[in-house]
Amino acid sequence: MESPHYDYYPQRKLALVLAPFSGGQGKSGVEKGPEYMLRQGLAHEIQELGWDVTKHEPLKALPESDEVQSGKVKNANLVGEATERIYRTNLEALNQDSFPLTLGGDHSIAMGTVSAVLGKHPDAGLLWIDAHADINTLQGTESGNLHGCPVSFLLGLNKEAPGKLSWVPSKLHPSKIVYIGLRDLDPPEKRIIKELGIKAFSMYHVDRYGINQVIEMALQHLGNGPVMCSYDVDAIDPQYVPATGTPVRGGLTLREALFLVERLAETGKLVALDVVEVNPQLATDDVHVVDTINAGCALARCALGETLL
Ligand SMILES: NC(=[NH2+])NCCC[C@H](N)C(=O)O
Ligand SMILES: [Mn+2]
Ligand SMILES: [Mn+2]
Repeated sequence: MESPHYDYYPQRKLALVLAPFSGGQGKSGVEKGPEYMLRQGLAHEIQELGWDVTKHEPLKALPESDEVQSGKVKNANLVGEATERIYRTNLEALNQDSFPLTLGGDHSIAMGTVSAVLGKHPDAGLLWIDAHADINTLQGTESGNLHGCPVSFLLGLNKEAPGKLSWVPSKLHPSKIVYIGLRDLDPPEKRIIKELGIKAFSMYHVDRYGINQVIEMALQHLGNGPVMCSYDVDAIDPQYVPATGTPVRGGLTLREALFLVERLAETGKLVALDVVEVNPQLATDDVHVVDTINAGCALARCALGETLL
């Protein structure tokens, strides 16, 4: 195993972007994710790994927004405002050669984080690790929750974005995203993935080929350029990560989950990471909180070189 090197961050600067946001779905508590992960000592742990850490809070004083209910989607203006702020903070970090580590918050925030990476690195590949594809369109969404839609916005699948969501640039090409961990897709999502020929490794593929082969195939598909990882903790089996809004049984083991980011770290090509959908309020006991927060923090540490020798 190669010792940790980050091709895009020779100075090892890291922007810790706190995104305590819950407007992309209906369950409160997911906005507490960043706070819990910080209380666990994550910032310090990352410093111990040799990173120079600066904290950013783009969602401070987010105004109560006036929602225009357009079609089925909820909180379009709020999600638009929050994601644009996250976008600006992340792009600024990237322009200062800092690795953006964004702690969610629900997965709608990836409209901001991914757009920033593609603004800086137009050739970047995106690894989306999730039980869900989050590729619902405004037409297709059943729930109206925007955390189920960020990929459709990034790909430009919605002709008219409602309200403040219109800022999202469609810079992602379907050949530049790979999914790992899928097991709960809505029927229209399956159709889109097939039609656009998007590379998707479901839990079936993880069982069939093993996690090692799956990540190799994913990396090969994305090519040799920079890679961003948007990690929804519900990709991991609820046995390890119970405190999340939309848990689905039959997920990654904790080791498989960590292995994915360890391998990404080893490539030296990782440019940004999101850790989203940690909802400490949904735990039924303290052990559930601890397990979930520990898993979220471990993902970040492993992606940042902890387990490389
Ligand atoms: N980021 C997530 N946890 N997304 C879950 C999405 C669930 C469902 N497909 C929906 O659109 O509502
Ligand atoms: Mn999910
Ligand atoms: Mn997700």
